[in-house]
Amino acid sequence: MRTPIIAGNWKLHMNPKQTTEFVAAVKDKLPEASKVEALICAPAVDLESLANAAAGTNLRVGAENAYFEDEGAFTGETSPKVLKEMGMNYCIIGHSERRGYFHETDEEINKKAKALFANGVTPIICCGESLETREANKQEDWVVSQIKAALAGLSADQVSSLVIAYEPIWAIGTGKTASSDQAEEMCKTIRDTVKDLYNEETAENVRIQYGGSVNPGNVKELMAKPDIDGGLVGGASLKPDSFLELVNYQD
Ligand SMILES: O=C(CO)COP(=O)(O)O
Repeated sequence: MRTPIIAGNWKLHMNPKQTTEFVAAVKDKLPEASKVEALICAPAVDLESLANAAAGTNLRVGAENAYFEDEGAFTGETSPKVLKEMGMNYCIIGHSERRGYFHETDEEINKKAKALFANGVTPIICCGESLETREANKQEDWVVSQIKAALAGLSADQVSSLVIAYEPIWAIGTGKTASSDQAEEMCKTIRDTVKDLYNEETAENVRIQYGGSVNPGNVKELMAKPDIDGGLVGGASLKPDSFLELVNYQD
């Protein structure tokens, strides 16, 4: 059985003080980690506060990006080794905003996945098509190619343990959610791709999130789909009440 994973991606929001206050507001109302993993991925400048506030609670913690080298002359980058030292459980890589605004390539995302594994941090690998690609009905080819590139050279055990987030770009921050059927269709395609690349067991183990305007009103319907194991949530993860409604969607 795959444990559902609902993650907030705070993007470039929140400061260390707000981070501490947020965790204080949610920490006693989180689900058991064996029932639903509740995760916050925060900006690098907030991670120390996040780790300190979340210690001893059911909240899992993560970063929004990392570099593929542990150290060196790479001004402005974040070390995966230090993320591990700080207690990070997860790190998002390949978010469409990083691919779009910061020109990250599939090859870099693959290197980042390997660097995170080398340090014992679990990657959340994002994929998803633009509106233009969907309108041309090329979304499956697009996403399958992103997944193949991101997973290149990873072992079946590694892929079993990681998280893939399907986030159609046209549904991010737009209030326009993919229908639960559209989301399920692509998450199933991703699982089938993992099965083709690896084996049935790996495909059954890998957890696949949907992201794009997930909110307390649509989370239940999305989570009811057989191939959707979680949500990667931007805007609706920024307020404690809304985050709690999301992670406690089963209640
Ligand atoms: O990009 C997202 C999460 O990574 C989705 O953002 P929204 O939930 O704000 O649409």
